[in-house]
Amino acid sequence: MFVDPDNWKPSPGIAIEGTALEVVKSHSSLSIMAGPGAGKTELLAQRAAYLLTTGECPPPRRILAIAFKVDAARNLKDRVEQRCPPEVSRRFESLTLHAFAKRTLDQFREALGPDLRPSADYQIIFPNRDSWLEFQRRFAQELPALQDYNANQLSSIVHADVPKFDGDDTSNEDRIRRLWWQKTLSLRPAALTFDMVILLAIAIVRAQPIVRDAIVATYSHVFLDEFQDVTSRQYHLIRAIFENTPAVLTAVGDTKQAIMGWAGALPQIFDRFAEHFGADSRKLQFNFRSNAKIVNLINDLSAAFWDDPVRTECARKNEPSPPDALEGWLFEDRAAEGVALAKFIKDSLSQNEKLGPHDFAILARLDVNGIERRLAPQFAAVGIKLTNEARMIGPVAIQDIMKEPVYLFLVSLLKMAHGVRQGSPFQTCRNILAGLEGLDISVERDAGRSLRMVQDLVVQTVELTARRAPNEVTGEQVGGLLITPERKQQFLRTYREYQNLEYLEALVSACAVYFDECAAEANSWAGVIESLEGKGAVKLMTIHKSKGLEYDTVIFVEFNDDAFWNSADDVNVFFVALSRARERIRFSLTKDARGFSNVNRFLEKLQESGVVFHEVT
Ligand SMILES: Nc1ncnc2c1ncn2[C@@H]1O[C@H](COP(=O)(O)OP(=O)(O)OP(=O)(O)O)[C@@H](O)[C@H]1O
Repeated sequence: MFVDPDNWKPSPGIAIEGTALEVVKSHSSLSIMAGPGAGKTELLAQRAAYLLTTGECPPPRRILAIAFKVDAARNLKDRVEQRCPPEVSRRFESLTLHAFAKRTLDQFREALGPDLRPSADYQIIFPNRDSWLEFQRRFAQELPALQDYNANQLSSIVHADVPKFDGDDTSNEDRIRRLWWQKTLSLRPAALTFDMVILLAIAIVRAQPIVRDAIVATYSHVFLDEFQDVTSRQYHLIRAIFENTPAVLTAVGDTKQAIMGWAGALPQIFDRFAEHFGADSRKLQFNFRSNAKIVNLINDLSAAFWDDPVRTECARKNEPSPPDALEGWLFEDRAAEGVALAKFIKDSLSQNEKLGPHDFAILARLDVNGIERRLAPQFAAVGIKLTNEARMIGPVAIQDIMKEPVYLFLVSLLKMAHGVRQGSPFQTCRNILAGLEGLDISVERDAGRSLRMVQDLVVQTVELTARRAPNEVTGEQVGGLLITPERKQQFLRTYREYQNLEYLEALVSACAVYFDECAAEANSWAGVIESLEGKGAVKLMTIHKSKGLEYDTVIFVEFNDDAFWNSADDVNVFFVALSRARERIRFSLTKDARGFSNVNRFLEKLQESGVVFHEVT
C-alpha cells in the first residue's frame, strides 16, 4: 500500500535533486531559506506527498501545515491536493496559525479555569484605535492609569500575556490587562481578539500537558510556510506545543520577502528556530519561475539593496528570454497610461495565442479599488475584462472566494452541467463530496455512491440552468439548489476553517453575488464559467495579495511616492512584486503622480541593471 521510499518519485515536471531531495526525505527538523521562485511551496507539497505515500507519516497520523496568511495556507493545500489522491491528501491539514489557535481553543476551552474561559459562542473582534480610546474613556474613573497610555500601548499591554487573576497586581499594566480581559470575557457572547485566542491556546497547552500530548500524537510532521512572517506570539504557540517533542518541523521562508514587519513579524526568526528546535538550515539556490533576464535583474538588485545577497541560479537558463522582458514606461498622465496598458495587453494577446488575459497581473501597493475604477473602462473599451480580485464581497475578497471549497463545489457542478472539462471538475466535485459525506473513494462501494451523488447533482444543475441564458438564473438559485441547509452542516463539520454558520452563509451569499456579476457580463455559460474561474480577465491586486502567485507578465503601476513612503518594508515589497513575473515585467510611471523621491533609489538601480525607461507619448 505504501511506496518504498527509495522508489518514490516527485510529481511529473518537478525536478527534486540534491538539497531539495534531502529536505523531502529528512527525518529531522530543518529550516529552508530560499529566494523567490525557488520552489519552497512546491518543496513542501513534494515532502507531504513523500511522507504520506511512503508511510513515513503513517495513518492515522497527519501533517499539520501552518501558514501565516490565508492565501499561503490555501496555496499549499491546493498543491498537495493536486499531487496526491484524496484519501492521502485528507491527512494533510493546511491552515493559518489563527485558525489553528482558534481550533485549539474551541476543542479544549473547558480546560481553561473559569476566569479565563470565554463563552462557547465567543466572537472575534478587531479593535481599532477608536475601540482602545473608548475603553480608556469608559474606564478612566475606575482605573486612572489608563490615561497614561495611547491606543497602541494599550493594545500591547493587553496582548502581552493572559492576565493573572490571583495574587496582588504589581503594576498598572497588570491592572489594565486584567480589566480588559475581565470586560471582554464577561460579555455574552465573549469578545476575543485573535491575539487573545492565541494566548488562550498557549495557556491551555501550558496548563494541560494532556492536551499538548494529544496534539503532538495527531501530527508526526509540522510544516511552517512563509515562516518569515511569523510574529512573536504566534511563534510562542508553536514552541509551547512542539518544542522538545518528537514532531519533525520543516520551516520554509524567504527573509527578503518579509513584508509583515509592520504587523510584528519577528526578525531573526530562523536563528531562534534553529536554537529551539535544533533545526539545521538549508538553502535552495535555483529560481524555477522566472527567465534568465528576470533572475539576473533580481540578483543585481539583491546585491544593491542587501548586505547579504544570495545569488540564485536560473533553472530555465537554457530557454530564451523575450527581447522585451524588462521595460519601464513613463506616461504623461494616468489617462494615457490606462489606454496604453489596455493596448499593450490586447496586442500581446493577439501576438501570442498561448496567452490569456489571466496571464497578466497589474500590481499596486495600495488603492486597487481606485485603480480599478480608473482602468476598467479603458480596458473594457478594447474588450478586456479587468478583475480586482482583492475587492471584498461581504466578508471575503474575490480571490479568497475563488479558493473556497464551497465555491469550487458550485463551479465544478456548473462546469459539468455545461460540458466544460478543463480542470477536472468531476474529480474536484467528487473529492469535495466524498469529504462531506465521509466516503472513502478507494473503496469500490463508496466510489460508486459518490459517483451517483455527483450525477444527481449534475442533473439538478442542468435542470436549473441548461435551458436558460446565464442572466436568467441567479446566484441565489444556484446556491440554494446545491448548498442546502444539510450540505451547509456538512461543510461546517468537514472544513474547520468555516468557523460558524454565519460566516458560511455570508460566504455562500458572496458566491451568489459574484455569480450574478459574472453572469451579467457573459453571453454564454462557457463565458460565465471562464469568469468564475478568473480566466477571462486581467488580474489587478495589491502586492501583498500577489505573494506566492506568478504570472507571465507583471505590470507594476503607481510606482511612486503615494505608495512608497520609505517604510521598513519598501525593499521587500518591491522584490515581491518583481519576482512574480515568469517572462515580462513592466514598471509604469505617470508624470501626474505625487512624486518619485522615495522610489528613486529603485529607479536608479533598475536603470543601472539595464531596464530601459521609455517616455511614452
Ligand atoms: N523542483 C521544481 N522543478 C520544476 N519546477 C518547479 C520546482 N519547484 C517549483 N517549480 C515551479 O516554479 C514555480 C515557483 O515555485 P513555488 O511557487 O513553489 O516557489 P516559491 O519559492 O514558493 O515562490 P515565492 O516565494 O516566490 O512565492 C512554480 O511554477 C513551480 O511549479
